[in-house]
Amino acid sequence: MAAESEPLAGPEHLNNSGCVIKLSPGKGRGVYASRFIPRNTIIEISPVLLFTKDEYEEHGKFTILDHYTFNWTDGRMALALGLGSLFNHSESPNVSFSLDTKSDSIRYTTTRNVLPGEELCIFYGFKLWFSPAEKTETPGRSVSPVDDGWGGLTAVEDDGNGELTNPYDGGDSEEIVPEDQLPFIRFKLPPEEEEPDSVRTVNAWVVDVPEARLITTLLKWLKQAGLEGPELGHLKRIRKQGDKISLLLSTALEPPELPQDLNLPPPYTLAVPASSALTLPSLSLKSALWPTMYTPRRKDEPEPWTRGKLRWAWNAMKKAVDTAVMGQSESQELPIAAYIPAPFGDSGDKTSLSADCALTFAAWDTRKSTRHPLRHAAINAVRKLADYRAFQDSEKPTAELGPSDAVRNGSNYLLTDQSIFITNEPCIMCSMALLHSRVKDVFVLYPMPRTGGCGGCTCLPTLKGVNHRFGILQWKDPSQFSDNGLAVDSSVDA
Ligand SMILES: C[S@@+](CC[C@H](N)C(=O)[O-])C[C@H]1O[C@@H](n2cnc3c(N)ncnc32)[C@H](O)[C@@H]1O
Repeated sequence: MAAESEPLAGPEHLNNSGCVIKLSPGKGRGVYASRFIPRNTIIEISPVLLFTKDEYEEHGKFTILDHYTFNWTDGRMALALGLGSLFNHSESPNVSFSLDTKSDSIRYTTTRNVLPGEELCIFYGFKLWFSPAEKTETPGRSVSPVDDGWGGLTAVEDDGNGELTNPYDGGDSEEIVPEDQLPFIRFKLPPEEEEPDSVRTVNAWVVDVPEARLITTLLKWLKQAGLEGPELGHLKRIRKQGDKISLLLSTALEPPELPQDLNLPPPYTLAVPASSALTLPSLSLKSALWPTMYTPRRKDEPEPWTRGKLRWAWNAMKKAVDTAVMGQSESQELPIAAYIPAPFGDSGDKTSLSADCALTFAAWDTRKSTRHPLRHAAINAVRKLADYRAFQDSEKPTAELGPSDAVRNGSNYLLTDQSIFITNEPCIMCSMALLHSRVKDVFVLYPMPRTGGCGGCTCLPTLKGVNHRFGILQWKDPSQFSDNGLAVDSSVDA
């Protein structure tokens, strides 16, 4: 730490977040905190220089730049200017980063409180091209007094798999894999009952629109405000009742900020159907609450799995296993972890640092180290995602908000359309947390017959009264991920 790092000769480089460059034992130069830096501080925004793939293949990779460049989102290679190229790698990073393709820059943010003299490190990924210096350069999370206690890496990228080979590597990514050859069993939830008193509803914000001519402007605004997410895709946006026109806004806890120049009345909440209608009787029941989409077959048809998607799922489960192993070896925690990958198709094909770091969250169980009964892996992961997005929300100037900024109106803290991979079936508490998070599906490696809330001792998404359902996929052969000593006693609340 501070005592081991040496200042560089010459004038000190000090940015306005208090970062300085010093020599880091065994790593060359590194970025250090010269003063206390609170968690969630943007410590650096580095512009990048972009190289075409050809420039890089023909020239760049034969130079020192090879140590500093990484994949940009569009296939080009990027070199971070400013301090960006000097952050060293750590398995327990205290800094996460996100790529901003609009301004061609990278934003570095602390993931926990950082003490004066600590090195600021990011996580490069699992495939390193150098042999990492000892792990103690950043204080181990088990001994750090400033550990945030949520367990694991705030942002990990979607690349390597350690020594294990993904069985779905290579081949035709589009090839459909037959159901009986999938590595997991998909549990079929019983069909939803659609009686008048069992229509599941969610509370949504609605505004009455005084003049029909405002609708076009409002629909455009919905798009810009990021309120067009999939969450309300099963409902129509506009309801006409006689002369009264109402617009569905969002299911966030807080009402969205409506455009002020339109003189709209204040929004109010209304219970609207939580899913589309599968039958005609259900369509009329649901549409009485709010105009609902009719999807007679689609919902029951299992989604086909391609080889490419299986590759994604296998990598994600491997990441959950790696995280659990790390939690156990670094912090002597129960070997249980959860991983939320970027949704399939968003991750692209990458080899190194990537924009998706901002979209993937891994956490291990921390109830032992924190002596906190609620810090289970699944809840830790859900919380990391929500914290991260809430932070993004508060940091972004209004002028920079775009269609992807659903967070602004508070809906993006959910896991809608995202999957979570968990080494052990989540307990009832965690299953409920996942339900509240609106996760799309839950992949489980080890079932927990006595405590599990996803089919083990009960199955939360099938209970009457819950307002969301998620898919449950149980891995057939946990030993695929090697003999890692993960399985815990099935009485533990995973
Ligand atoms: C992006 S540069 C980081 C800044 C670099 N230390 C310097 O002095 O320019 C990446 C290089 O730093 C070194 N490095 C980064 N993290 C390291 C670690 N944990 N252990 C050893 N070397 C590391 C490796 O040589 C790697 O190729």
